[in-house]
Parts: sequence; structure tokens; C-alpha cells
Amino acid sequence: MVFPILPFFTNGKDLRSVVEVKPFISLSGQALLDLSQIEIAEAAAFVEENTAFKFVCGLLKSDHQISDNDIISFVNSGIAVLFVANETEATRLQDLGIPKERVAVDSGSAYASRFEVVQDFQKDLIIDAGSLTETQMAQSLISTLRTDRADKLYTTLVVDSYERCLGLVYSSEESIKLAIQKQVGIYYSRSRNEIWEKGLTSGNTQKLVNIRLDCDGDALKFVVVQEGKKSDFCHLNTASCYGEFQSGLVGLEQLLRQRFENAPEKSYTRRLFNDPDLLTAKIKEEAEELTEANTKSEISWEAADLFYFAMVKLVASGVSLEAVERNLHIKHLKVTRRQGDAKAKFIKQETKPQPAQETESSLSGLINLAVVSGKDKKGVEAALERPIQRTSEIMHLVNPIVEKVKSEGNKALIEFTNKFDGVKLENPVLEAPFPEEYLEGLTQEMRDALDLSIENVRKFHDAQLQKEVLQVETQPGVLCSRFPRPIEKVGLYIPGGTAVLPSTALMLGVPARVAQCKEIVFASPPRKSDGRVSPEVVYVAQKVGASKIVLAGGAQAVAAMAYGTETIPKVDKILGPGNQFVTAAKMYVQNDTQALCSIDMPAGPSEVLVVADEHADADFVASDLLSQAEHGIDSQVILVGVSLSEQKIAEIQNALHEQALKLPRVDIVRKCIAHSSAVLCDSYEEAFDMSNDYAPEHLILQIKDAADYVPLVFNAGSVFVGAYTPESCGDYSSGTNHTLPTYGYARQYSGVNTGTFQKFITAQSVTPEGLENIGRAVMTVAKVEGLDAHRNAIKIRMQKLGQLPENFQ
Ligand SMILES: NC(=O)c1ccc[n+]([C@@H]2O[C@H](COP(=O)([O-])OP(=O)(O)OC[C@H]3O[C@@H](n4cnc5c(N)ncnc54)[C@H](O)[C@@H]3O)[C@@H](O)[C@H]2O)c1
Ligand SMILES: N[C@H](CO)Cc1c[nH]c[nH+]1
Ligand SMILES: [Zn+2]
Repeated sequence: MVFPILPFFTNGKDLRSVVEVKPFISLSGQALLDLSQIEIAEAAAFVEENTAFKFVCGLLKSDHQISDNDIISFVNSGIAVLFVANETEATRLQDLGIPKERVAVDSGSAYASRFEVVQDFQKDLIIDAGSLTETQMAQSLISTLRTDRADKLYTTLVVDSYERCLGLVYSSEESIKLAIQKQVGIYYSRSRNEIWEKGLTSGNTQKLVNIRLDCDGDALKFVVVQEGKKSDFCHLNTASCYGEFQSGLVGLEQLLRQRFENAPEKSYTRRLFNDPDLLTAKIKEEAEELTEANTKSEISWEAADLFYFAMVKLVASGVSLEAVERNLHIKHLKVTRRQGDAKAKFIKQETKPQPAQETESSLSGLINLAVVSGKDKKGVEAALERPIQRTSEIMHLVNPIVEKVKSEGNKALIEFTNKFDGVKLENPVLEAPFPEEYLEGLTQEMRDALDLSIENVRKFHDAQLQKEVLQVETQPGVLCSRFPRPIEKVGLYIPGGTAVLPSTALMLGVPARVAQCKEIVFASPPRKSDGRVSPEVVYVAQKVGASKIVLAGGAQAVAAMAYGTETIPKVDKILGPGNQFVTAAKMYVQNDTQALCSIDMPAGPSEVLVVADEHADADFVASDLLSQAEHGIDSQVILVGVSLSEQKIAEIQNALHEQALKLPRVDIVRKCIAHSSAVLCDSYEEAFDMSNDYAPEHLILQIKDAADYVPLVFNAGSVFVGAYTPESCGDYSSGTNHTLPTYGYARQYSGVNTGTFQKFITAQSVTPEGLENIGRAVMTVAKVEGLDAHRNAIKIRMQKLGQLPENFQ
């Protein structure tokens, strides 16, 4: 039986202050939140911060309109049971996937809960937390208790916050009142026949955390935290009246806490506390060993090791085991929204997809985005996490490839092309002029399409070309200037793994040509069928004047261009998108001073974020999401909905599913959609904040008066404004560049532009007058830096010019 009073919290803003002012409320261990007045984030914070409230319920008032997604988000924030007005409401929740036992229906005088605590919560004992008093708490408890003992005392079991039994004591009505009032362990001593405040003489005091009753109301349970120096409960100086506790995880936590305070300097545990890199390595090592363990004894051995190091991390970070348990509890309370059920009425009958069988990634399930409420901060954070491998993991694979190509040149390149692309080559380089036969199969229609795209990209990038010398006279006689120069040799990577992308060839080749780079080298994986690259890529290479096409992809192609081989020139800069191997290799060579090679940016797996409102055309939105989803299984597409109705969401999901099923790359799409999401916001500002935070490669605005919102965009690779601006236009033909920063790097990088192929050199010219104007300042600053030669270079000149006396020091 739980505490008889259920405190009712009606105001989100006051949640924290009520608990602070009236800490005795938490002794009940339970709370009912009015979900019409409390935000999802406030509920989540309440559950997370107030660990004493083990059982948090939510009241759904029937006159309050609340969306399905918000209900799910509330439940996922840690609400154990939803109180509803009637069976219709209860059915709605069950249709959403909320288990029956987690819904308590109003029976007139009570809400009957059958989850975790089996209890009827009487309505007259649901009391506004703001007006609740200690006396009410104590009286309600006492009036519920019964005892058949002659001395009228109540048997009281005392446990710690891990529910480990500390001992058995007795309470009187008076001691109960005092314990609630002071929130400490106060009992009744039968030997002394008086009220007994635990620890007053021994110093081993107790903080009272929670009070519960047993099933028939004749025994109490006090959950306490021992606060004394030795934190012993028993008068025999042991942790409990039944002796010391067995070690276990709680024991280990206590031990490590003591070690954290006073472990000897040279001990291993101290080393672990002091060296986060060592601790990280150990956790990884033990995790790997656990995955490799096979027998029962191996598994338990390795799991124990992993728990040990994980516990060191917890203690070193000040995180308690209780907080971890709390997390497990919240995760246990999470529900997954039942796909399709709630929206069946919106799905067209003739194309109604089958409900998801197992998971979203299952081959027969709905191709639908997971829906998250924007108020569910943790949910949003998880939804916007990109599905990429950790740098350390991918580098682990890429480093040996790069090193081998660096040392063995073409031989290694040929080997890797055989291994990863299944093509055996004699010669990995195609030299210009490219043989006509390589253009075989190129239709006139294709030439025209490529020409149109090339011309638009040229126009837009030509307009960006900085030719002029910038000059500023900062002081009379001090002329500063800056002039552009093309980067001499550039290596352009054209992806070819899951799709051949001649469009990328032109997006890179055209601005390189516009900027007048002296040597343009292409690299692209050869096709399995004939070991060549596609005629479209060769056509573009010819048009932009590329000198060579390296017939290789992945990290090996990047390495070949960064370090050079017998027949491949070492380039100064590598540009172009690619999968995670390509991107990691680019980042690797950029950091290797031996390569002396820069890169454009990390341009990895394609991604798009579509902001859509109720005016958006569901088919358009779905088509844009799919156009990036089909790039690869590591792509991510995000829909940010602004005040979308349930019907619009259903239309978009339905369109997504229908269109996806007709795509030849449906399997890739399905996997991409499985880690993509729709986040629902209440305002445009919220949507743009979220988008700026995510910093998408492509941002599509399918909202009313879209152009008016462009000023709110701060982080994005390229923006597509309005219903008739699909992202595909930018991918191929409008004129903007499609090589854009991904992984959130749009925060600090621009997409490829003409300037990416240029560098800027500054120059200055100082006359005697100019030297007189700035010379003394230079000398003063050089002096404070202790760099006398710098100072002398001025002094000598100024003295010769008679601007300083001969004896000037
Ligand atoms: N951000 C942008 O501007 C932009 C533009 C166009 C394309 N893209 C992205 O570029 C990517 C292209 O990827 P892709 O895979 O189709 O082609 P890719 O050419 O980038 O990669 C293919 C190469 O990867 C290597 N590889 C594959 N598996 C490997 C493994 N297990 N170990 C080592 N190397 C391996 C192979 O050498 C292969 O040649 C897509 O993710 C697409 O979304 C991004
Ligand atoms: N959308 C890709 C950039 O992320 C570029 C591309 C090429 N072809 C089709 N799309
Ligand atoms: Zn694309």
C-alpha cells in the first residue's frame, strides 16, 4: 500500500518551488501532475530531479486537447500511470500503444491503478501540493494505520535507498508526526519508553526519504539515508542489524566513494580516477572482452570487470548508482507509439500499408518517420543524432589504407581497388586527352542536360570569382593589399559507390576551372562491368580540362592524390563528397604535415531537414525527404513540422510510404528512414532554432511565405525556398553547388564555391612617412614580447631616416 495522500501538482512553474518549500511532500513518494498545466520538459525534469518521487502519475483532463504525440512524450518522460475520465479516453490511450495497466479510469470516487502499486487512489485524498501540510500528511497516515499490539505501536521496517533492510523498530503516533515534520528517522524506543531520534547520541543520523505501508496497513516501511560518519545503523557498529551487507554493486559504489576520497597516490584506483584516458581504454577493453566471452563463467567474469570500471566512471563523475537505476526505471516506462493504429482513418483504403510487423527497419513494415514532440528535449536530442560511426572507429579502418598507399603507391591502389570495388586494373590512371571510346553510350540528351547544368553552375560561380586586388591605406604611407591566386593543383573526388555522380564532377570541376586552377585531377571508383568510369564523368572531365582521372575510390583514392604516386601528381587540395571512408581519409591527410594538403570540408552522407507547415503539400514534402534518403543507408532526413495537424502528419507519412515503395532503392530508403524522424513544433521560431542547432546540409522550407523566414537561417549548407524548389534542382542544374558540409559542420563551413579553389595573399608597402606613423607602435609591442630583432628592424631604419636619435635605446 502506498502513502494514503496523492499530492497533486497543478502548475509547471511551481513544481520545483513547492517541493523546496514543502520537502515533506516527497515522503509520500508519489505525485500526480496536471498535464493540462505542465509542459513535457517540466514533467521530465520533475521526474529526473526528484528521485524520492518513485511513482509519478499524470492527469489527462477530458476538456484538455492534447495530441497523441504529446501523450507519448509525457509517458516517455517517466509518467507511470495516466489518470483519465472515462473508458473512451482509456481506449484512445491503448490504441496509441500505452498498456492497459498504465491507465487508471475515474470510477467516481477513485482512480484504480494496477501498475507497480496496486492501489485505488481516493479522490478526496488527491490533495493540491501547494496547500498540503505536515499535519495532514501525518494524520492521513495514522488514520490509515492499524495495530493489534497492546502498546499501540506500529512495527516499522527501516531500509536504505536501495531497499536493503537495516533493521526493525517501532513507531508511535507522536514519533510519526515528528518524523514527517523533521524528515529524519524518529521512532519510539520500547526499552526507554520514549521518543527516539536515531543518531542523536551516536551521530549516525538518518535522513527520511520515503514512507510506505504494507498491504494490510499494519506495518510501516521507512526508507532512509544514513548520514553519520560511519553510516552504521546497528548499535553494534555494523551497517544493518543483520550484519554487514554483501559486496555487490552498492557495496562497490560505497567502497569506490571512500577510495575516491582517500585512495593512496600510487594505487591503481587512484590512477584510474586521475587518468580519464586510461579509464576510457579500460571500459572499451572490458566491453570488447564481454562481447567476445562465450561460456557462462567467462561472461560473468567479464561483466563483473566491465561493471567495476563503469562504476569507477560513475564515482569519478559524481553520478550515483541510484541515478542509473532511476534511468533504467524511466527507460522501462517508455512506450513506443503503435505505428498506423491511431491514424488508420487517414490512410487511403486502396493503398493502406500493412502495419509494421516488427521494427521500422523490418523489410515489410511501414516506411514512416518516428514522430517526436519538440517539447520532449531528450527525444529531440536522440532524433537529431546522426547515424555515423565514431571518428576513432572509422579512423581505425582508414589509417592502414592511407599508410599503405602512401608507402606503396600504385601497387597498393590497385590492390585496394580489387578488394573494395572488385575491379582488377593494370593501370589506375586515365590520362587526358581521354580516348573517344570512353564517351561511348553518351546520348545527345545527356550532353544537353550536362551542358545546361554546367552553364548554370559556371554563371553562378563566375559571379563569385574574386579578381580584384583589395587595397586599403591604413595610415598615410602604409598600403595594405590582398590579391587572389588559384590553388595550383586540385584533386576532385567523385563518388561512385552506391551511385555514380557525374553531377558532382561538374559541381567540382566547373568552379575549379572558373578559378583557373592549373591542374585538375579527378578520382572516382571504376565500375565493375568494365573497369571504367561512366562516360558522363569523362565528358565533364574533358569539358573542365582535367588532366587525369584516377580510377579509384574511397580512402585509397584520397591518399593517392594527397601524397602522389608514380603516376598521380600530389595535389594541394582535395575536394568533394564521399562516404565515411572518403571523409575520414580527407580529414586524416589534412592533419598530416607530410601530405601538405588541405581539404574543402567534411562532406559526408547526404542529409536534409524539411520545415513544413499546414500549407505544405504532403507529396512534395515526402518526395524531398526521399530524394536524400535514397543516397545511402547512412543518410538522414528530418521533418520539422510547425503546428501540423494529425491529419497532415498522416498524409505525409502515407505519401512517404507510397512513394518509397515505388523506388528502386527502396531498401536503402527503408534503412535511412529507420534512423530519421519528424519533430513537431508549435512555432516557426522553435522550428528554426532546432534547424540551426542541427545545421543541416540542405534546408527545405515548405511553409507559407517561405522567403520571409530566410533571415532566421543561421546554419545550413544550402536553402531551398518554397514549394516549387525541390532539393534536386540544387543537386543538378540550378547553379548552386551541391558539395556541402554535413554532420553539422554547416555551423562553421560554407559549401564548395569559387573561393574554395582560391587563396588570398596579402601584401603591404610602407613609405618613410608610413614608418614614422607606425614604427614606434611596432617597437613598443616588440619590446613587451622580448623580440629585439623585430624592434631593431624598425629602429635601424628610423634612425637612418632621422626619425629617431642615434642614441635611441
Ligand atoms: N555532402 C555532399 O555534398 C554530398 C554530395 C554528393 C554525395 N554525397 C554522399 O556521398 C556518399 C557517396 O558514398 P558512396 O559509398 O556511394 O561512394 P564513395 O565513392 O564515396 O565510396 C565508395 C568507396 O568506398 C570504399 N569502401 C566501401 N566499403 C569500404 C570498406 N568496408 N572499407 C574501406 N573502404 C570501403 C570503396 O573503395 C569504394 O570505392 C553518399 O553518402 C552521399 O550521400 C554527399
Ligand atoms: N544531394 C547530394 C549532396 O548531398 C548531391 C547529389 C548528387 N546527385 C544527386 N544528389
Ligand atoms: Zn542528392
